[in-house]
Amino acid sequence: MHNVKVDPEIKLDFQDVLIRPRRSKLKSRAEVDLFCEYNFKNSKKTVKCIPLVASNMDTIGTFEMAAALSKQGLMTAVHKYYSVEEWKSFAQAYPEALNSVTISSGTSDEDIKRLSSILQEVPGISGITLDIANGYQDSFPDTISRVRDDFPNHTIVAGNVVTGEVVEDLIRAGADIVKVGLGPGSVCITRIKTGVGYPQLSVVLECSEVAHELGGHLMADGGCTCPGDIAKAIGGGADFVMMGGMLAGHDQSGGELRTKEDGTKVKTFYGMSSETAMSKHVGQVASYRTAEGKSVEVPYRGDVNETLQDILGGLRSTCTYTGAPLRKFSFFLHYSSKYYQDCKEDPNIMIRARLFASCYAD
Ligand SMILES: NC(=O)C1=CN([C@@H]2O[C@H](COP(=O)(O)OP(=O)(O)OC[C@H]3O[C@@H](n4cnc5c(N)ncnc54)[C@H](O)[C@@H]3O)[C@@H](O)[C@H]2O)C=CC1
Ligand SMILES: O=c1[nH]c(=O)c2[nH+]cn([C@@H]3O[C@H](COP(=O)(O)O)[C@@H](O)[C@H]3O)c2[nH]1
Ligand SMILES: [K+]
Repeated sequence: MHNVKVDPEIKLDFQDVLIRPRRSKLKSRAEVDLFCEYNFKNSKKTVKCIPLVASNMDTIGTFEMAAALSKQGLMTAVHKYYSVEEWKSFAQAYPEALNSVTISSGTSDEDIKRLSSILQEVPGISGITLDIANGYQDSFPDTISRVRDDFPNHTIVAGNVVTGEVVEDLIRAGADIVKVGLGPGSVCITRIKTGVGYPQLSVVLECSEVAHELGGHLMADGGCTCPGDIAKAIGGGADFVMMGGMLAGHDQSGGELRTKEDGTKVKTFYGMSSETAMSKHVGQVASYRTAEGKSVEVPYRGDVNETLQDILGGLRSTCTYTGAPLRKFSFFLHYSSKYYQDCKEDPNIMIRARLFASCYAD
């Protein structure tokens, strides 16, 4: 018997809400301190940082990005394609940056072997990001437990998932921070190729509650297109926000730089499940699968430090409008101009939008 259930609750994305302003004692944006302190449940580490994280995509989580971001107090999930030798020279050149990086890994035996050998050679790396496209894989908690046993003092980020019950599984298995997001990314096509996904602000609202109840932390991954989206993710309960596209196209980003015929410069940026990424790292797209990411060209944007100033300036300003430090504002207005406009034009869209909210079969 095929029993379909539809969750009728409306789910929210960043563009469906605005943050409500409130009285503030702050006289200037300069008074706002964006550094936050965290005590991690399983690694027992205490960390003070600005809770923004460069994504572990090979065009974003580069050593160059890590060096630039660490200077400003931000974090980098370094991608999984650097060798032991490359890690050793990075550690020698930027020893202070090791505090603000995690090393990424998948879950295959080969991935874990590589992870272990790098951590053996460069023990100062502060954390590990265990990242798979589908964090619902049955064996994922076991892999996390294994890595936790081997590295009791490293902060472990694990993902991606989008629902509370699995957030709980991953934290109980040994993760400190659960990374959430399925298909919201700027170069994601997972929702198109598979029909699976979950609106990202609702993911954050629902999953942060579960994580925090257990003493764990949450990282919102994907879908932030501007500083305001980051503010909304943090306001919704995310302890950390991971950025891909917002950091693409800079000197510190990977990807090929190209000058177009009209003289403008562009850099390539692609999903880690795109044909480009698979050809680069695996040699080809395996016959049983399809790409779940796309490849784009983004305008070349120079030094990432200017973009960081824009992002951090926006967040400081959020704090002054809401009279609250980072992570302490949480009054959203659900207005969704796009959603209601659509509804006016077509009453059926209202129903379809509700159906979209969440649908599962058993
Ligand atoms: N947040 C999101 O919505 C999504 C994120 N992604 C990102 O893209 C990355 C790559 O995703 P996936 O390619 O789905 O792999 P994955 O990292 O989830 O890997 C799953 C398993 O398949 C293996 N594998 C991957 N590509 C293969 C290939 N071409 N041939 C044979 N085996 C292969 C891997 O070694 C691994 O054991 C993820 O790690 C994630 O960072 C991908 C899709 C969705
Ligand atoms: O469906 C996907 N196919 C892909 O090929 C892919 N590559 C990256 N990612 C995810 O997107 C996040 C970055 O998102 P933004 O660019 O929106 O910041 C990243 O941090 C990932 O979680 C992918 N998702
Ligand atoms: K990722």
